[in-house]
Amino acid sequence: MALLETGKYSQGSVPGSVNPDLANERQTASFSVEKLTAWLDGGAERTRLRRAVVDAIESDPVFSRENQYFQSQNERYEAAVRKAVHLQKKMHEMGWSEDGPEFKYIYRAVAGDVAFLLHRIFMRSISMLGSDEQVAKWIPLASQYQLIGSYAQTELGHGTYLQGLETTAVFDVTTQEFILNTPKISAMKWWPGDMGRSATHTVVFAQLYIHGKCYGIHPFIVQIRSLQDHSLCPGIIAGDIGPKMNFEHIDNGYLMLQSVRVPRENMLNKFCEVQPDGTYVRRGSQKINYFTMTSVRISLISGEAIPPLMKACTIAIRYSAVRRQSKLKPGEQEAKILDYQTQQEKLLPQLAAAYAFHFIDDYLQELFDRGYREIQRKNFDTLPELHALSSGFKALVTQYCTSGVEICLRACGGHGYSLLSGLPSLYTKIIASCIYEGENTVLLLQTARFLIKCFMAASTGQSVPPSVTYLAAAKPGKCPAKNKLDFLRPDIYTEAYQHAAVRLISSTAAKLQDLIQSGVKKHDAWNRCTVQLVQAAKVSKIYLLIWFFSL
Ligand SMILES: CCCCCCCCCCCCC/C=C/C(=O)SCCNC(=O)CCNC(=O)[C@H](O)C(C)(C)COP(=O)(O)OP(=O)(O)OC[C@H]1O[C@@H](n2cnc3c(N)ncnc32)[C@H](O)[C@@H]1OP(=O)(O)O
Ligand SMILES: Cc1cc2nc3c(=O)[nH]c(=O)nc-3n(C[C@H](O)[C@H](O)[C@H](O)COP(=O)(O)OP(=O)(O)OC[C@H]3O[C@@H](n4cnc5c(N)ncnc54)[C@H](O)[C@@H]3O)c2cc1C
Repeated sequence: MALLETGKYSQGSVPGSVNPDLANERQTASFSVEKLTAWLDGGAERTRLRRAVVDAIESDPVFSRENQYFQSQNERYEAAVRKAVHLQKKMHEMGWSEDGPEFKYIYRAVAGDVAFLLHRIFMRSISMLGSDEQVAKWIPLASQYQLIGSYAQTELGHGTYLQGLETTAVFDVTTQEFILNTPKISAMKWWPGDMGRSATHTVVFAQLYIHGKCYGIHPFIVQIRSLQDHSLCPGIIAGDIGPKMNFEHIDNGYLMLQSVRVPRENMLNKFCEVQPDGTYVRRGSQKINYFTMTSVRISLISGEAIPPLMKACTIAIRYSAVRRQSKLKPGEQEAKILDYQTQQEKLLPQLAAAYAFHFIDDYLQELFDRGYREIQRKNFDTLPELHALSSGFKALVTQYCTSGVEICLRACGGHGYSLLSGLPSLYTKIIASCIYEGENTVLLLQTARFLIKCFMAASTGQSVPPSVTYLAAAKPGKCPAKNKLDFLRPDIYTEAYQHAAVRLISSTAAKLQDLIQSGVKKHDAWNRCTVQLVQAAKVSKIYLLIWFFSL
């Protein structure tokens, strides 16, 4: 994550030589860049590994991005497929693995260029929701790219409201099959990545029906293209949804199913099963079929949100060290724009946020891994908290990083608006992370729902999950800060944010209760509080971020 590693841009000197202004900034740094880099990477050995991985990828001509801004969508896609195939060979040659420490660096180096991103989410769905037999059958095929997977949940008519999904899967007890259908145009799967041209299989989320009764959303593995000639299977209509703001290298597609039959064994059945006689068995939480999303919401923070902010900060701060514009002091040469207070006010908070998010990311992943181990032992107690944390932080981090990248772009003036600066594509890519894997407002409301429940529990002395024990803490007293400099003290600003979080949650809970007690229907009262609820959810996550950063 070394934000200040060498750069080559030169204003006013021989192209390619080290820019004197940049060299000067580095020489006057008040800290050791090498030591900070090692600390951020988790040790000197990890820095060595990261640099080795990045060098191996960046020096490989197949991964060159030289012409990417001059390619058509089709050329971007075909280049992405070539890179994805080459990456598998390179990983094999280099002895790299998707489970190794190097994968995070590989992902960050190539995620914006290679196809089959959703293939990994297809695999993750099977690993998390599939039985041991299903994992044993499908994961080896997927790992060897003997099939290409996708994740087909969103429909033309519904992305957020999963209970409203209209694709159906009816169990046929006589043939021991599920019959999948797209009953109407609004039920057409729309957006799934890799669906447009690449995927041979997909996990389809459909309403399960047995003997006329609906059991809700369940995941089904469906083959959509032939493994012989890649033609569409019978009953399958699929294609590309067309041009997008970014992700031109990914073939987001559409899918319609017309009486497509799959064997009973194709419903992912680790936690929910349909027995041969049609008996439905659920082992665990009603929402366990949403677990892939919970997992990806955590993964995408480190994979898709923080790196673009890091890159944008590096580009904009480096540019601000070498761009000279206007005179700060009459009679002197034009000033580095980094010397303007306004430029520092724009960029330095984004840099600070990149560091703060970097540290919270490890904490979230550790929380998730611990919760996942419990769920594998069929203990679902941590699921609600995991859902609330993953939703809240996915929303907060993607939203902040998107705004941060946009600020960095604008801080570079006209050159920031050039595709060749790298900033516009960082922005048009990261903004999607506020929408996919759960649109941010909706996720913040999920977090708020959990916070209100915990606040009410804490108010009656009941125990609450670890991440919200601050709600049960003694009511915050008068802020101990005596003057504005006190707010630079971690203990004081942490307490101030805790105070803000508790105040917002308690006042929103009170407003909700007053409305209901005044006779307003519960759903109306909730809707009338949603703006405040979103604020409360955001501030609660900012408090946790600051608390963790101050440790
Ligand atoms: C290493 C490589 C891996 C990948 C690395 C990076 C990733 C790369 C990403 C780049 C590509 C992008 C790909 C994008 C893919 C997608 O976008 S997939 C589709 C994503 N879609 C969504 O996220 C849908 C959002 N909507 C929902 O999740 C739900 O509809 C809802 C909003 C949560 C509402 O659900 P609903 O069933 O209506 O529940 P409610 O009535 O609101 O609540 C009932 C209770 O259920 C609890 N709950 C809800 N969701 C979960 C969950 N996920 N886990 C656990 N519990 C959940 C909720 O809290 C309620 O609980 P109670 O309050 O106790 O009743
Ligand atoms: C780049 C990209 C890749 C994607 N890849 C995939 C994929 O691989 N597989 C897949 O299945 N899907 C994928 N998606 C789809 C994505 O998951 C959905 O777009 C997302 O879940 C939002 O749903 P929607 O588009 O229907 O928007 P809507 O849900 O219609 O949201 C529109 C607006 O309504 C508001 N809204 C909705 N419900 C509520 C509520 N209850 N309270 C308050 N406000 C509300 C939202 O806040 C938002 O402002 C992808 C999307 C993008 C952009």
